[in-house]
Amino acid sequence: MAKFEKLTPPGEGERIVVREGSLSVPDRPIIPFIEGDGTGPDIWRASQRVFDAAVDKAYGGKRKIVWFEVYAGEKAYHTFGEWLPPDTLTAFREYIVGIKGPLTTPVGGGIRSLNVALRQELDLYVCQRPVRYFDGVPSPVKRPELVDMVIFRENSEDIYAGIEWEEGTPEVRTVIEFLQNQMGVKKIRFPETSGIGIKPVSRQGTERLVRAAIDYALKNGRRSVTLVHKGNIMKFTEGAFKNWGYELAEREYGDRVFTWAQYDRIKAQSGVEEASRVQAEAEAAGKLVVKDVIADAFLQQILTRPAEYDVIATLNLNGDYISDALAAQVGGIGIAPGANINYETGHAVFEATHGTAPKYAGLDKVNPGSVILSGVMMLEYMGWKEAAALIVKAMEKTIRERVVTYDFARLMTGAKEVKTSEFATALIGNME
Ligand SMILES: NC(=O)C1=CN([C@@H]2O[C@H](COP(=O)(O)OP(=O)(O)OC[C@H]3O[C@@H](n4cnc5c(N)ncnc54)[C@H](OP(=O)(O)O)[C@@H]3O)[C@@H](O)[C@H]2O)C=CC1
Ligand SMILES: O=C(O)CCC(=O)C(=O)O
Ligand SMILES: [Mg+2]
Repeated sequence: MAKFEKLTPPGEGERIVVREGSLSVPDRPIIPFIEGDGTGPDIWRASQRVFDAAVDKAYGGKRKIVWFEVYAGEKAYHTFGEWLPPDTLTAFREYIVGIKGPLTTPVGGGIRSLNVALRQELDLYVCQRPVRYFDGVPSPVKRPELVDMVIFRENSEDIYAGIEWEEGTPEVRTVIEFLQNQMGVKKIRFPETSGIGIKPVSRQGTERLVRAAIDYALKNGRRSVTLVHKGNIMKFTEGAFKNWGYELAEREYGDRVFTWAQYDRIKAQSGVEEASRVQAEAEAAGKLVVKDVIADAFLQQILTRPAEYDVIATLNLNGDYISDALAAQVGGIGIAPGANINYETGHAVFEATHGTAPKYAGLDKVNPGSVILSGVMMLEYMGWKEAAALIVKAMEKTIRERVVTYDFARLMTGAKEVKTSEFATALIGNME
């Protein structure tokens, strides 16, 4: 039993454990949650009611989540004088599966991202964000239903690791001098007034991410995995990500995949027609296609040809941008769920793609859909598929009935705008 410094875990319930690589989930699992900053409390209150109602309805009282509140962000700071108390990490480690609301990160100074810190501390190396269209949701594109992608974003390294030094400090001067004097770097345009950031991208980090994406694609009968990178410019980080991804796919998955690296080799040896023939044959045989695209081209093609993309494997920063861009295509960040997962240990913390939306804090206004659908991912991860399906069906029905929060209502005709809490009530009423 883990030692908590200031928190007391619930007196009832049991731990989820990992046995022989699989989760073993008791009927009354203890699940730690962080309410979140800004709109987090409004959203969490609504979401928790939906999760409890779905579990109760699906299992007739036989199963129940025992919630354990843990703290991070402003509530943690005001309660314990710490932004990320050690007890919070202990709880997520101990109970394996957890869920969180958004946490504030100040821009240009102040604390480093608590979200990133949680992912790094718990080594949750996959940020998995499915993007699908719900019928009736207002969208800025003509065919939003063509978007059906699952983003696998590397979650532990890249420029997002936050290794950087501020302009004018002795540290940045040391780094710049090292780069200029030891490494022969001549390209820093304004060395006297530069801040410097470092972008670590490793073979190990890439391989575990791409492996998770391919495993997911094979298990779920998806057509392709696309490695999205900016490898033409950043050759040894983003370019290496692409090369390592292809190498891993061919080495570990052999005959089950066909890669564009293979295509290029066949083309060089036997011509484009032969390469196209082999690819067509591989696709007809149901092999998973592993391909790649440069990130800027990808961002225009998801608007012009979204049906060509399926599972996406990408680096941390690209994945951040891509998540919001794709969420917008299917109606916005109000229904964009996600999960941070370590597929090797089983640890997972589920969270929405959006942030704290601070201007709406305390107004009971924003869409709780992203956290609710993150909870759906959590229930599926736990194997509680019936409860998950109840929520998804209720979400589909409620949106079809045009009962929606402000974000959708402002773009729909004939919608009934409801508050965060009322949307949850409508969902619960539509569970059948
Ligand atoms: N994982 C996390 O905890 C994350 C935390 N953050 C943090 O959140 C803070 C605010 O970030 P910001 O860049 O403003 O991004 P946000 O995602 O918080 O908000 C941007 C805009 O998105 C819309 N939006 C966000 N959430 C919802 C929702 N639930 N329902 C409907 N619309 C929503 C609103 O649009 P509109 O104005 O059009 O109504 C809002 O103004 C920052 O401190 C940032 O670091 C950001 C992302 C992730
Ligand atoms: O940590 C943050 O404040 C922002 C994180 C973010 O935007 C994301 O993970 O999508
Ligand atoms: Mg983001």
